Amino acid sequence: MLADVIPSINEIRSDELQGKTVMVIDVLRATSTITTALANGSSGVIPVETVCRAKQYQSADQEILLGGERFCKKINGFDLGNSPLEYGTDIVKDKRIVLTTTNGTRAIQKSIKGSQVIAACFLNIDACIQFALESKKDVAIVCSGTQDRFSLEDGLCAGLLIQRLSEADPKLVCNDFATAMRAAYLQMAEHLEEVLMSSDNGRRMCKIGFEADIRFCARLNEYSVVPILNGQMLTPYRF
Ligand SMILES: O=C(O)[C@H](CS(=O)(=O)O)OP(=O)(O)O
Ligand SMILES: [Mg+2]
Repeated sequence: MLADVIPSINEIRSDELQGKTVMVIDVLRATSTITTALANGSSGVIPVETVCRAKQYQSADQEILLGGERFCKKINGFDLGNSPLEYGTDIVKDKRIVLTTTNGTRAIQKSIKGSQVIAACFLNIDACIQFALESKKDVAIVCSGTQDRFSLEDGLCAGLLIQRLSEADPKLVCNDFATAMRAAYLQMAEHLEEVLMSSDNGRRMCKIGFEADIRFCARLNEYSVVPILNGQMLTPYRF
């Protein structure tokens, strides 16, 4: 099996995703939020790039919830922000959600050439591994990053995915960035929460009061659900 890690949205080459299982990571916070929403009973999350597009969905169907952020904050007129802690069962059960965020939902949109596109994070890491192994396809792991640049939290999650894939397949072949992220993860694994808190995004989010989000997003295997893109919508695949 081949498994490459792509450092940021900027470096996605659509033709290199074809035929692969594409795992899109945005630990802080889009893919953590999507995973939480589906684990808590949402029937689907539609990732869109713009606020305007999100509002069009709700105009057509008043039952849809709008979620997302700009500059980390809930968007005016939206039902929810981009904190996984807002997406509890009482709010999202049986609801469809349209989500727009600065990085993660864009990365998902840019990955649609993949044969199967799934949303990965620390919260659902083993379920994602099981999904990839059962798919028996080569893997591309997309780090959403921040504003087209690499983010450590996404790289470390990619490193853990590579570590788990190589445990399952000792002949796994990776690109150089994947090898580097695996080494980085192994070096920092014992202090994951602290590393996330002191990352660029972690420090920024702590300053504006999202410390609890970071601690939550650092948890491993909280859920066994894999968000999988079916047409426009991410729907839950459960193990
Ligand atoms: O709100 C978030 O978690 C971030 C905001 S920012 O772009 O890092 O300021 O968005 P995301 O798309 O989830 O990375
Ligand atoms: Mg992010």
